[in-house]
Amino acid sequence: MDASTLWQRYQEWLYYHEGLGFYLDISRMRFDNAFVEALQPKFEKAFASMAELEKGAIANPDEDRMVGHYWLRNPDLAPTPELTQEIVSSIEQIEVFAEKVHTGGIHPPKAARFTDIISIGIGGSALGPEFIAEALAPDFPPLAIHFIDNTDPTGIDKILTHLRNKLSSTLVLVISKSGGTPEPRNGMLEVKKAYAGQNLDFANYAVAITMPGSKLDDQAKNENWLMRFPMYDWVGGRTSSMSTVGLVPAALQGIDIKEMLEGAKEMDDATRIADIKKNPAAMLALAWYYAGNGKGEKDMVVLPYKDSLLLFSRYLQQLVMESLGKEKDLDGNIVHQGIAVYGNKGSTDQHAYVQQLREGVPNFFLTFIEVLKDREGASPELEPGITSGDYLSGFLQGSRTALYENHRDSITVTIPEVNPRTVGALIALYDRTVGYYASLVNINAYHQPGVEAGKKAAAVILDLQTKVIDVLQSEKAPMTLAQIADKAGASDNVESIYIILRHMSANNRGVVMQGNLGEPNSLTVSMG
Ligand SMILES: O=P(O)(O)OC[C@H]1O[C@](O)(CO)[C@@H](O)[C@@H]1O
Repeated sequence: MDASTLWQRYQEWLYYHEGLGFYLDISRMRFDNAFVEALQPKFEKAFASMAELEKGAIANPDEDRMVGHYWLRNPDLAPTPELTQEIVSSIEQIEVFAEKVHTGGIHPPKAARFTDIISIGIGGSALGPEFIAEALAPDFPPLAIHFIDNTDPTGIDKILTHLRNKLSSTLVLVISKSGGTPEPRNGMLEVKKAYAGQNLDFANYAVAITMPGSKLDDQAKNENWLMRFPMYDWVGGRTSSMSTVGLVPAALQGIDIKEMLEGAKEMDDATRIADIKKNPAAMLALAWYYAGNGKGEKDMVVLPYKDSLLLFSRYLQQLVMESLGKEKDLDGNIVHQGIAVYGNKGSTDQHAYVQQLREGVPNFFLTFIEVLKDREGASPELEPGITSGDYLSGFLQGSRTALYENHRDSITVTIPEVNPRTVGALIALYDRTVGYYASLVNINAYHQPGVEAGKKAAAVILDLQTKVIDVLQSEKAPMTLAQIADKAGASDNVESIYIILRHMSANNRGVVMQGNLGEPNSLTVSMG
């Protein structure tokens, strides 16, 4: 296409939302009108299912759950007055709590104010809060947040060491929808021990964000923790940023949660319109479908040209891949769906993997995220008429053009600035796009059976470790791996036993391995 035809196409497909100052450009995806027409029936179905979902249909059939994240930003949409009231009052509860923490109305026993937060959670209970903190926390927040989002002992130590002189003024958020995920449980237990080690009563510092009646909720209730916030069964972890999961940490950091909810609501309104060209989420879903042929044949590279949006691609990675990466469609056919997502930020990544994007395997499409406002206040000119922000903008445009000329398609999302409203809107845009795309390819976007399988397999290994320890403790003489496996009733699992023992031995857990470490069959093992 020549420049003037492309300019026509740009204008024909440009979406603009006045209230949000938001633009979407899908002109650099090479679909034609016939493709749009062919997808129209699938879109009609997608719009109809989305309307049902918003009315409270069991849109997650495997787990027999409603899918209600849209109600969080427009409680009047909730299917019952009780739910509406519950959402409204939990937002009020969050605001009151944050205000009291900020003003010292709620304070730790040995200090006038809380100064820091340790937020413990994983997956959807970490990625949203992390993204929001990175994007929106003020430079000098009322409370500084630190995340434990894994069961890595070194990661936990790093946070605890950093805060060792501040634990007495550090609030702990334990975030787990199910309240039974091992990683946050472990983090919580270790942090609790650290508080006990400083003679601090953990209950005075701890806040639980979880489903009422979960293990975590019971513990928080029995131990009389400082506060408990409810998480709902009808909100999935990866769409929970606008629930207590995302709002409690955000409010504590001084982020305007009402604005975030408002931005999301405006985007939700815009993405409810049953007309592809007037609906930015439908346009995005169309572009994704085109890029990957409805089968995820191309990866999605997300490149925000703004440091504060760095974690958006990691956040989207869970949202998109946990939602769309499915073995079976809704009719039970094996389909192996999904779209792989990766990215960091521009222009930084232009000096990393963009070389391959330009010239290497053409197995991706790009999403550029452009932020119009460079910074607060004026920028110095680095050359006559040119600022650092002009460079950033020029690099984005340059990459978009160079890639397109080399037959690499891209989408460009433009927001006026990074603020609570636009971040809320971005989150809402992708929530909806994932929902539409799932409908186009006929899958359930709201369950995660693959993750459950991984969790079960890990539990089997930990169970095996307990058996192996029993065997080693009851048998004093050194044994081969095969003998241990036999006695543990796991003869078909020698390899797992070897890996367990090697890990224990490396951590001075009393396991003594003798023999040639490079030849596992030569080893004998005993408890020292
Ligand atoms: O909030 P929870 O229940 O601890 O779960 C954490 C994460 O684990 C998953 O269930 C599976 O990875 C995610 O969907 C979820 O965000």
